[in-house]
Amino acid sequence: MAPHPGQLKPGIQAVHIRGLVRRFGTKTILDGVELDIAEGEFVALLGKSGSGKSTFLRALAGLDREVEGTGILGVPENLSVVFQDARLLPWRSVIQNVTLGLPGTPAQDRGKRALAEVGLKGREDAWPNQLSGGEQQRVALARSLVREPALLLADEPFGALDALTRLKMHDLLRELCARHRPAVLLVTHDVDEAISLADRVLVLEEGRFIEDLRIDFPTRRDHGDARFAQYRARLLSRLGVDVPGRKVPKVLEASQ
Ligand SMILES: Nc1ncnc2c1ncn2[C@@H]1O[C@H](COP(=O)(O)OP(=O)(O)OP(=O)(O)O)[C@@H](O)[C@H]1O
Repeated sequence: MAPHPGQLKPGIQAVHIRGLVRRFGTKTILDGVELDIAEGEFVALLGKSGSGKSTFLRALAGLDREVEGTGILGVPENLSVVFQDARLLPWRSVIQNVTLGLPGTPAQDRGKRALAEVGLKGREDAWPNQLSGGEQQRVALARSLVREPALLLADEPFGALDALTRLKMHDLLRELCARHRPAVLLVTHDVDEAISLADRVLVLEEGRFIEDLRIDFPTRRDHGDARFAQYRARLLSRLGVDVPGRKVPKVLEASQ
């Protein structure tokens, strides 16, 4: 019997989706999407602007009540969502933002530990407007992870950050995921970000995944390494465009 929402094969799957459809008026944005994500697996989702990435993430997050059919067969109830903007409550302190809705006194300890993990030890009593954009995103990550989610959904979480801060956030997210092992679905425009972080990279086009690429590195993921360049070339060609502002290296121009 097919599993129902919230009923997942233990120890195997975090996400189980078959035939997910979403239409807006006469436009079909998701056209029978299929996806499995294993527990602890990190999946990145690329696609042109308007291809439906956020629509897909919102459907998984349970933020879209109008998703048609029974496509979402299994998604853990214990999931967290991180958006491009940190969405902190400005009238609550950093620790209050992190622990909001968590019961009891241990919440304070858990919140403090989570803040220490994201490098914000000592900033518990600061107000959100006293933090930089990168620091606010760290708080958003702490707020998500303190709930020990089985699934972390992230919609361009680093899209508004400068390049250097973004690289630091990649290291942080990699470290946090290695420690907490949530399944992750990361929506991004950044091909290098996807290759740097994910176990698999999907490309969404015309309502379906046209690519499901397993990223496999024997050692560190070095942006300059030949394997990284091969993954980048493949994904850029599946996207059908060069990512704005990014120059395709000569070696790839030859191979495309
Ligand atoms: N509530 C809505 N009503 C009508 N159309 C919508 C709605 N939400 C999204 N759309 C349309 O669905 C399509 C997919 O939007 P979505 O935001 O999922 O794309 P995306 O891939 O995340 O884009 P981007 O990369 O630019 O953020 C777009 O054409 C958008 O205009």
